[in-house]
Amino acid sequence: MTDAARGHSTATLYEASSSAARACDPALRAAWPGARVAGPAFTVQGIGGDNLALHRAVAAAPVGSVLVVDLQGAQYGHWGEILAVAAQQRGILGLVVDGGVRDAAEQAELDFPVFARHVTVVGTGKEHPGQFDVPVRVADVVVHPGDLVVGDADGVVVVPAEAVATTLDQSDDRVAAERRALEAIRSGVTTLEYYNLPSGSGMSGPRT
Ligand SMILES: O=C([O-])CC(=O)C(=O)O
Ligand SMILES: [Mg+2]
Repeated sequence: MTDAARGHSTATLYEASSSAARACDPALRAAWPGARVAGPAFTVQGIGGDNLALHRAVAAAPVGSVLVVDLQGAQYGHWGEILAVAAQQRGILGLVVDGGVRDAAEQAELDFPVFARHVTVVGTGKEHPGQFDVPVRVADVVVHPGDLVVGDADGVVVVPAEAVATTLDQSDDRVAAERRALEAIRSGVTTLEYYNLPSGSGMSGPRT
């Protein structure tokens, strides 16, 4: 499947998007090193400490979507290996959850990308059905159904659906510009020279 963010990193998308992209609170991290996800959000509003909404969401979300779940940052293991296998079975690309998960090592082994506020073993109730396809607030960012959600080693970035095409083109341009900068830096140009930055108080410059 092609990468919905054209392979761009969260940092590139955020920097290139001229403020359309939103950065989640950095407390929301990859649950295992190397996790990356990019795809349209399937939003889930649940209640912290209960994961029935997640079991239902795995059965309901469209193929190629990313589950984006508000569980109010609750410190429970709302999601683990069983749900990850079930999600892969349904073609769901990954999970972004403002709450806790467990089975981090097993999900790394499965290559199922998970971004969460906590990793914790504590189990949950299974009573509250939750709501789907509604705007949710996840780690300080309001996510609407269909927004582009991207997670990688630097965190999670959300690009509103209407800004995705422009942001991806801007990101292509930024990567090209950074490639030119890296070429110059590798040939010995300093970053101060390349970006035309002031070299400071004169302490390191020639004395007159
Ligand atoms: O308790 C649950 O439903 C979550 C869980 O452990 C798993 O998905 O492995
Ligand atoms: Mg389990």
